[in-house]
Parts: sequence; structure tokens; C-alpha cells
Amino acid sequence: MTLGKSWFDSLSNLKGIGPVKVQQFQQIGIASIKDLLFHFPFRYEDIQVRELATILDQEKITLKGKIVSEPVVQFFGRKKSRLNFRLAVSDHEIISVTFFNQPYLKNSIHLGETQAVYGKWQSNQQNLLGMKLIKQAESDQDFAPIYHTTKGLRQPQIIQAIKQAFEEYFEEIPELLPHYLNEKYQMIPLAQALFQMHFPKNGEESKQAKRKIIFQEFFLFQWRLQLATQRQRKQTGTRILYDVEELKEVIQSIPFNLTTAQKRAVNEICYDLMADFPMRRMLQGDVGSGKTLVAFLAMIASVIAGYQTALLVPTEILAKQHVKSFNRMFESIGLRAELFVSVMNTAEKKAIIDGLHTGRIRIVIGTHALIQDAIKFKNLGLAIIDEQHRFGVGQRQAMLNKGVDKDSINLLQMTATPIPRSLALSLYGEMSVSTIDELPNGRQPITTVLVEEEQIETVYQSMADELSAGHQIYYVLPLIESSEHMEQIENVLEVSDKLRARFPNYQVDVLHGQLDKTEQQVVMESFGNNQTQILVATTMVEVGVDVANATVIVIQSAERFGLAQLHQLRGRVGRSNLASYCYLISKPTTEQGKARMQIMSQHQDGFIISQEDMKIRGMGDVLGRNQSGLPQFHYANIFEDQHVLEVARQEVGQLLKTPERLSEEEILTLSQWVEKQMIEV
Ligand SMILES: Nc1ncnc2c1ncn2[C@@H]1O[C@H](COP(=O)(O)OP(=O)(O)OP(=O)(O)O)[C@@H](O)[C@H]1O
Repeated sequence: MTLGKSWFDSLSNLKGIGPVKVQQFQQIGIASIKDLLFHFPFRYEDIQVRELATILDQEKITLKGKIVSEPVVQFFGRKKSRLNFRLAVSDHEIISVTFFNQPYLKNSIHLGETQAVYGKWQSNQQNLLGMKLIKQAESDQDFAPIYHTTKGLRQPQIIQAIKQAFEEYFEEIPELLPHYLNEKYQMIPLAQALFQMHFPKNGEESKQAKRKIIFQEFFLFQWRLQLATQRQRKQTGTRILYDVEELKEVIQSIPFNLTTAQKRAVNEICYDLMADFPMRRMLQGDVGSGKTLVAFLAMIASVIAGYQTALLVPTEILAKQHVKSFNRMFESIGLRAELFVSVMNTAEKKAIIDGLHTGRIRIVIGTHALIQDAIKFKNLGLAIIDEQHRFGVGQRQAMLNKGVDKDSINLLQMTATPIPRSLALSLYGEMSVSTIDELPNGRQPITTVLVEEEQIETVYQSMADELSAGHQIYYVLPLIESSEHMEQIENVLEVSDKLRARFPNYQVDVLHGQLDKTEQQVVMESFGNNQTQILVATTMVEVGVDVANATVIVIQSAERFGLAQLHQLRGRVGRSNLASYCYLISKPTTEQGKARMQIMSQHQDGFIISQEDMKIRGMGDVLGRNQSGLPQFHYANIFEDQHVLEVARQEVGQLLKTPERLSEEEILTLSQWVEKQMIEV
């Protein structure tokens, strides 16, 4: 290693990477040398040189031979061109090679030289439709990496930067796994694994690299998780000693019976609240299973015991809705929740801030506005975080810091993607888990129908039937306005006009992110009161929106949504005893797209849907927003690699019991890593 040099250095330290490139790399989440080395190809092209006789028509392959004619470029039109040359791939076989619109390649093609070319084989013409010239150095590799790119950053530039990083920083790549584990599981060093992830010579090298990277990713995740748990166990918690009878009375005032699963969850949570360790619990339940009510009851227990309580939610619409339903249910028995969101005016905000500070306000529900420094509680005993994956580690910590004593506060997190117990143990550590595994009595499965645009009439018919039965409808689209890039997609505004014409006797309203927040609230309220019957919206209605009278959700261009998102959207209906329908309008063009739509029509269980989704998506696509709420791994797949996760969990557990197995240097490297990486837990 070189003194002062580290793989956490900024990319700007690499030769040839100026400020513009640095910014472009940042757009795909790459800031440091380490980030770049972990920017793995999302797929590889098989560039093994093949024999002509073994190749099928239209197959993508690499051929290698001697260039036996000067390259010729013909231009046609303003920007179009064709480059041709001949390649002798064996003593008796000469083929032609064509590249379209890359005239500059002419300078790299020299008569008499040996050249490998990747492309599509056209057997009739004995022609290779060239896609890429393969450099000498790459031609002993079987695979060429393909990376996610961004505007201004092309494949060759990414490859060049990665090669540069290996050249200049290879020595600085630390070994993160303890030596004895590498031995035990026969894993290659990290530096080598990273290199082989990008430039594997063959399938075996690629496999070795993946094994190491997956194990390491799970190991580091477990290391951080279990250390946090260990620390947590030593804390004493704020004990919420509530009067059980009083809570029972509250439960009796609810107009329906709790499900068995809800009762069990309430009991588990309340047991933790009374204990002298701080609660760290995950409440999981599929869409519409009644998590919110369980959360309300935990909040009430806290208030009965004399503590304040806060519920943090990801959107203002949701915050407002929760306040409304809390007060509707409990205000008559003297329990009132206050709202705190950023759109409130200064006076309103001040009143809440003062109320929380003096302890006059005991129950608050709000968005991230709640975690700002100005908010100080008198005695916050329980914090609840809904849709926990929408908040970062820092935001969750900021909420915890608002407790009487920051480590003692009780925390309940909620997720709408319930996972099996065994997986929960590995993913949530020793955090306890309560699962609501049944829907309230009388709920009917939602009928999901896949339709193509041309069959829209059947959808309109069903909408008409439901409207005349007095029910309401969501109509969801992926875009707000027409965009040049997606001309075919009808947008919210156009569709709402169309629906107004079609259903003149009903009120049609629109909801999207470009309305100001007050307008959004008005629209939601009007839909909530059934003054609006059809709500045409973007995914703003995705989480938590609860209008029991809505029985139809139509999702247009459904193939453009993630499955987790579609499942959340579908969960906006089927929230009462009424029969409900979900129409997915789509025309998937790929096999994968078709399979995804099938999954939606066949399954109603959120966990199965995420699992199936990951199976068909494969690696690479997990980038972007985390929609399922399951912890996201850079490379490993919690379903396919579950056994590795389990091994990593056990190894970390052992290691924490016998830390003497680690050298001082190993401990130092691990703690530096943990410090630098805020892996989501
Ligand atoms: N035991 C019950 N019996 C009947 N209705 C219930 C019961 N529990 C909750 N509900 C109602 O069911 C609807 C859905 O409940 P809730 O909003 O708590 O679900 P959720 O799990 O938070 O859903 P989501 O993940 O979609 O936000 C609400 O209208 C709620 O009042």
C-alpha cells in the first residue's frame, strides 16, 4: 500500500478523470475508487472465439481471423455509413464483416493483421454484422463486461476508468474478510475477485469471483447488524408501564373486532414496551392487513403510560389520512393526534412544536419534517416508522435521538412486505418481528385481469357497473404529461378528459406531484368523502391510501411499474368486504414483461411477488428505488443466495463470541469499513 492513498479516494485522483467525468460518474452513484470497482457489469457478452461451423443464423458471437481486404466505407444519407472488409477465419473460409454507422473504425482495421470481431452472424450472406472490434488484450477473455451507463458516459470510458483504477489502486484494495474464513471456504482475495468480476477470462473465474463477492456482502451486512444488536442489548429502555385495563377499554371502543393476528401483534408489542430493554421491533403485514391500527394501539399504550409518541410516515397525504382516521376512531374517548408536515404555516407549526416541547401534545403523526432539529419532545417514549424502507439510516437515527435518552427509546418499524421467519432472522438481526398474516374478516381476493389497450371497453364496462353500485375508482398512469420519449403513453390529463366524457354523471379528479400540496390534500379529501368518484393519478396513491369504498383500480402501461409497486397499488382496493377488481392494461413486448404480468394475475401475496420478481429480473435491475422494502444488496440475492446468508450469519455470530480469532489489522479494517458504509439495516 502507498501511504496516504486509499480506495476511498475520490475518482478525481485517477488519470484522465476531470471534473465533468467525476460528475457523470456521480450520477450513477460512483464517487470513490471503491465505488467504481464495485460497479459491476450488469451482464457479459460471450466473446469466446467460435468455429464457423458451430454458429447458428442470427447468433451473437465472436469470430477471429486475418484481415484480407482493405476496409471500405460507403456513406449514404447525411449520417449513415457502411464499413466493409473481409476476414479469413480459417484456411478455406473467408467471410465479410459489416459495421453500420461507425466509419471511424476504419482507422483500427489494418490489412494483414489478426482481428477478433463481435457481432451477429448472418448465415445466408456469410456476413458478420459487426457490433464491436475486440482488442488484442481482450481476445483471450471469454466474456466482455457490459455496464450501466449514463448520459455522456459510454461503455469504453467506463471500462477505461475501471482499468485505470486497477492499475493505480490495485495495491490499496484491502482484504475485508478474515483470513481464516477465506481459507475455510476457499475464497480468492478481494482484489482478485473484483478484477475477475469485471474481466473474467472464463466461466470458472467468474464463478469464483461471484462466490467471494456474495459471501463478503452478506458477511459485512451481518457484521454490522449483529454488532448493532450486541450494543443494543446492553441498553436499558424506557419502560412503558401502561394500564392494561385502560387499553382494553380502548380496544373495545373500536367498531370492529381485531383479527387474531392483530391481537397477537398488539400483545407482542405491548410486552416489549413494558420490558426494561428498548423495543426494536418490525411489524410486517401485507397491504391492507391492518398494521396501522396495531400501530395506533401501541401509541395509545404509550400515552396511557404518560409518554409521548410519534408516527413517522413517508408522505403528507398519508400523514393527513392517519391523523384523520386516528381522530375519527379515538377522539371521542379523549385521544387526539396532531399533524406535523412541512406545508403547514408558521403559526400552525409553532403551536405543534410548543405543544410537543411542553408535553401538551402527546400524539403526533408527520413526515420527515418531524425529525428536524427544532422538534423537541418532553418525553418521547415510542417512535413508529411506517414504510421503514422509505427512510434512510440517518433519518431513523434522528428520530431515535428525540427520545428522553436516545438509546432508550422504543422503536417500532413497519413494512408491507412480510418475509418468512427464517429470512427475517438473517435480515433483521435480533430485531423482533411481529407478523400480521391474515386479512380482516370478510375480505375477498381482488380479481386481477390483464387487458390490452384494445380491450379497454371491457374495463369501461366494469367501471360503469361499479360506479352505478356507488363505488369509486382509481385510474393510475405512469406519467403526468406527454413526453417526447414516451409518446404512446397517454397521460393523466388526457385520460381524465376522456373519462369525463365517458362518465359525465360522475366527478373525475386528478392527483399528481405537480399539483401543490394543498391542492393534493383537497383532491384526496374529496375522493375520501366520495365527492369524487374517479381519481386519475400517478403513483402518488401508491402507499397507504385507504378509501374503503374504492373497488376498482385500473393501471395503465402496467409493464412500466415494478411488481412491488403494482402490488402496493393494487392494495388500494380490496380494503372492505366489497368485491374488488384490478385491471392491468399493458402490452408487454418481452418474455420477461409477460411473465411479470402473469405473476400479478396469479399471486396476491406480496412476498411471493417480490420473490418471483427477483427471479425473473436477474441481477442488475435491482438498482433504483427500493420498492419492496426488503434490504437491498448490491450484488447478492436474498432468495437465490439465502443459504450463503445463513452461513454468513452463523460465522459472524461465532466470530463475535470469539473475537480473538481476528488479528488487530483485521479488526481495524472491518471497523473502518463499517464506519464508512452505512449499510441499510
Ligand atoms: N380487524 C379489522 N376488521 C375490519 N377492518 C379492519 C380491521 N383492521 C383494520 N381494518 C380496516 O382495514 C383497512 C386497512 O387497514 P390498514 O390501513 O391498517 O392496513 P395497512 O396494513 O396499514 O395497509 P397498507 O399497507 O396498505 O397501508 C382500514 O380501513 C382499517 O380501518
